[in-house]
Amino acid sequence: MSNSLPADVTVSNEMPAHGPRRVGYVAIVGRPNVGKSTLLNAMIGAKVSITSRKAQTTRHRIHGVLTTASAQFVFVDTPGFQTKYGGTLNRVMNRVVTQTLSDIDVVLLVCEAGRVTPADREVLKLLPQQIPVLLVLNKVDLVEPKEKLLPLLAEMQQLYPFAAIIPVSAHKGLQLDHLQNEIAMHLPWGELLFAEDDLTDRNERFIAAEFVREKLFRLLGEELPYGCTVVVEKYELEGQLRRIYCAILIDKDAHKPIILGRQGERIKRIGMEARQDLERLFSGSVYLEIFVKTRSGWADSEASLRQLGYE
Ligand SMILES: Nc1nc2c(ncn2[C@@H]2O[C@H](COP(=O)(O)OP(=O)(O)OP(=O)(O)O)[C@@H](O)[C@H]2O)c(=O)[nH]1
Repeated sequence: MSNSLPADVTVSNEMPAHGPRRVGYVAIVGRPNVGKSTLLNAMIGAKVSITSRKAQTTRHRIHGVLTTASAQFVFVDTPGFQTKYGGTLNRVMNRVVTQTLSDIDVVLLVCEAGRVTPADREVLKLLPQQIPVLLVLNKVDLVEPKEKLLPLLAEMQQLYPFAAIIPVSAHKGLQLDHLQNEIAMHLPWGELLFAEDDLTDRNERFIAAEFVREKLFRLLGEELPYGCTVVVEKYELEGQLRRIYCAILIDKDAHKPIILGRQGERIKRIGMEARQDLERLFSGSVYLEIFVKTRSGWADSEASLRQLGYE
């Protein structure tokens, strides 16, 4: 699958097409629900990270790769900061954020244009001083009139020496070409880190778990039990057919009926919608089976978290 930008978007007009390129790692940070996953998806033009209305849906580091005629952006999508729960899961997640920031070239701090909160200011404290930080004010489509942004821009400039402040709407695709140009300006010249058409460095197995997780979050919303996750137990390729066996892990048996729904209709719908998305992405048939399993206390055990890939 190609991630080429539309023809009217250029990243740098200093260099000829296919000459040396700007190449580097770009971290997307910010508190939950500001639109980090939506922004990543909008920029690379394919669905690799999950989005939902419920905060805290991204738990993994995901590298989405966008290669253009003049740059390669390797995006790192970090988990939102979580202050509500104090368990091991959240400690591990915050550690992942700080580790992620140690080997990247540019940080995008995403905030909501209409609502900068004390939690956003907390994130500022964790930013590495030596790396350029671009402030991305997302959801500008919700701010009317646009003059309302001015006091916020002035305030944010006082709070941190941002390399640039760029208002965007990830949802409507506004100002994303401008954002890409700004990011590219801060990347070093170099050899490509990924092949031209790489969509993500995560394998299909991981994407399958993400898609099931997205449906789970969307269909359960506020009912979603804390500590619930999805793992792929078996993944088989038979010609063009993919056979995928997933487990939804829950903390308590009592949560099972919530996931299954009345006469199993909820889990059926999760499976059907995830399968359709996967078939579209892979352009092939998918057989998807989902089980619900109880794994007591997993969210509070660091060993289990490592086993599930949360580093
Ligand atoms: N109006 C509007 N809504 C947006 C925009 N970008 C994202 N959203 C919505 O904001 C919500 C959260 O978006 P996500 O991309 O899941 O946010 P996130 O920061 O990745 O969230 P976590 O994974 O919890 O850290 C979703 O309902 C999006 O549709 C935007 O530009 N405008």
